[in-house]
Amino acid sequence: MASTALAGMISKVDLRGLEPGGPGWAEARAAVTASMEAHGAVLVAHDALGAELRRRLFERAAPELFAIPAEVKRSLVSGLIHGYIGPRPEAPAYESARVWEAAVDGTVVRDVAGVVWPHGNPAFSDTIGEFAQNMLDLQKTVEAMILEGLGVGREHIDSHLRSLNYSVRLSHYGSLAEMGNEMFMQAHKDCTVLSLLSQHDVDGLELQLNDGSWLSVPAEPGTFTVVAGDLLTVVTNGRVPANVHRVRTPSDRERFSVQFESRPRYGWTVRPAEELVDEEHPRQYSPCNFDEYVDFRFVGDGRKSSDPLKSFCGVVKDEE
Ligand SMILES: O=C(O)CCC(=O)C(=O)O
Ligand SMILES: [Fe+2]
Repeated sequence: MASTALAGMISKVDLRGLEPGGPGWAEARAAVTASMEAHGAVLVAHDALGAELRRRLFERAAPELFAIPAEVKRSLVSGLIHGYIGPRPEAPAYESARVWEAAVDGTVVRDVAGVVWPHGNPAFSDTIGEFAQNMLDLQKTVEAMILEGLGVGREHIDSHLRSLNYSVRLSHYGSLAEMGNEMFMQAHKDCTVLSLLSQHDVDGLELQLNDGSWLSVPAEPGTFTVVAGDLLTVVTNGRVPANVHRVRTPSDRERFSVQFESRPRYGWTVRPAEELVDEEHPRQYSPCNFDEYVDFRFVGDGRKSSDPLKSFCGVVKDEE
């Protein structure tokens, strides 16, 4: 197992060819868990997005999706393709679409393109389906590694994995001239459990480390950035912080990225794993209903809070 520390702080761990419990697994698990506990992020090397699939995803599927007429994109608010975010005054050339969702039972929906293209688009559906299937395996591996590394038992890891939904999110940013400002996306935490992110060609992703400094992640094929979202903080009883990250690039070229995200299933209530609550680690979060939290954070009073997760379900709320 190869594990190196980028900028002396965040680990990059090679997960290629590793099997649970096999050679190198324990070492990789320790490196992944330590980086997640310290920074809420780790970089992993993996072949889930090989050169040929990568080309199909970023040079065909993503440009085709963002090239559809604006009114069709705006209508993509429900169904298999949904969650479209269009240009806004603060990000005039940014678009993002969640293009697939399902797989609680590991199945992949392949007919996503029928929603957008009247006659379908088999190449698009196959590309998204293949990517999702590969990423599902990697995502489950990383998530199990983190929980196992923290001491959560197999039974609870399995029930946690069964409680998740997964989705693919494609994002497109115009050039610096079109965006108008090199801060393409402001610093934020994701509301996911875990996001695995890959940048195409143009760098820009920056992760905040636990000393407050920013680490710029190179856009390297074969490397995924694993970022903890708010809900992993709940599951781990605060042991894994949600990573703060942003996108900043002075590039004069358009930029594409893809994220494979895990979130609790609709209506699901997430609670800290029992193994992570004891005398030394008192309970930090009350049970958190995901949908209610998302409403609170993005539409409700949580918008005014510097720590919406804590305001919503923190056991101690008075330190803000
Ligand atoms: O495009 C990227 O590299 C990161 C995007 C991101 O952080 C997000 O969409 O939440
Ligand atoms: Fe993000």
